[in-house]
Amino acid sequence: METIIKVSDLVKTYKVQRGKKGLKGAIKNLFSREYEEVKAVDAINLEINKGEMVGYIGPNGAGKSTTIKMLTGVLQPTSGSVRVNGLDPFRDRIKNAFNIGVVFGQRNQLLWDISVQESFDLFKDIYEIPEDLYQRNLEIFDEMIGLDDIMDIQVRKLSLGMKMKANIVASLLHDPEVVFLDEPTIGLDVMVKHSIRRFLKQVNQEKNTTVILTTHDMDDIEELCDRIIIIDQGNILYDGNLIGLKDEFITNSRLEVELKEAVSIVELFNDEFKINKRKEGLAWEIIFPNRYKPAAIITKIMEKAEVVDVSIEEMSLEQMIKQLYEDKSLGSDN
Ligand SMILES: Nc1ncnc2c1ncn2[C@@H]1O[C@H](COP(=O)(O)OP(=O)(O)OP(=O)(O)O)[C@@H](O)[C@H]1O
Repeated sequence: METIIKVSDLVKTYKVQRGKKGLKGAIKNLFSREYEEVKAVDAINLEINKGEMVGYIGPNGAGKSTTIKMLTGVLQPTSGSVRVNGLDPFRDRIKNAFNIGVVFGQRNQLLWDISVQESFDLFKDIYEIPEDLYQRNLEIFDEMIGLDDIMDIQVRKLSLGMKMKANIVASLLHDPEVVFLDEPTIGLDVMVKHSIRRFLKQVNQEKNTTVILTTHDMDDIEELCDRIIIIDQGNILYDGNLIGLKDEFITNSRLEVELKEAVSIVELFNDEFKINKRKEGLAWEIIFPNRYKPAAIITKIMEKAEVVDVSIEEMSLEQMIKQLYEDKSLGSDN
């Protein structure tokens, strides 16, 4: 299979100014500036094949946008390397732009005051799309999702769903190898979500376009993505298919114990157990295969520490991902 995106040890660190508060602080800030580093993407590795449809998901602030910005050449990596279709997206920004399509969330990329048709024509000029390819693509996309209702309308007058449709179609007119979509169905009603998903699937299948999408909508993932990559705090927590994720987590249970004193329980368990530290060792999260009995686990812990509280939960996919988003439970130890 042909690799289209290769990311190696990719890091992005932002320097954020740490301001002192209050009037005194404000005066001090004038003279000395203290900077703090935020590692938004922390040495990630990825390989994506041509034609894959990948969901890139994670909680707010996980590092999704930062990754996408490096893949699209908007941001320069702090270290590591990115190749998209053989190009360095930042250094070869212009060339790269011809290979990719981008739809960033609800940010409209079409001009407000002209019609969709005129906007598309503009894209045709910018991307130097040959007339026959342009016409053919308009026909194909019209067949797939219907363009009649938007073509003559001024962009500012489009509904949210129509605007999303217009932006996605615009991003695909030059037959990009890869398209990056940030929350392509956010805020849309069920019917429109459905038609956008069906459209993306068709484009992916018929044109073999690689699709990378970020979303908070689990239905986008279930319906569209062969592969999901979960990122949190700049690290990849999971990279695989949905079935694998379900297998891994639905066959597992989750237990949380609170201890009277901070004691490590890690060494009590073998590596089938995922043990995550909470509250500096006063609480622990234990993710374990269902064949183990929670009572036996708790008994084991009680031999070492005084347990003050216990909660047990079987996780569904939805809960698991929610959990992952809420308290960064998986694979992190803080
Ligand atoms: N321009 C910036 N300057 C400083 N810090 C930034 C900047 N952009 C992002 N960050 C920080 O980097 C981290 C990752 O942010 P990023 O926007 O990539 O996350 P995200 O997963 O896209 O989140 P969301 O789902 O909210 O869009 C966060 O801690 C964020 O505060």
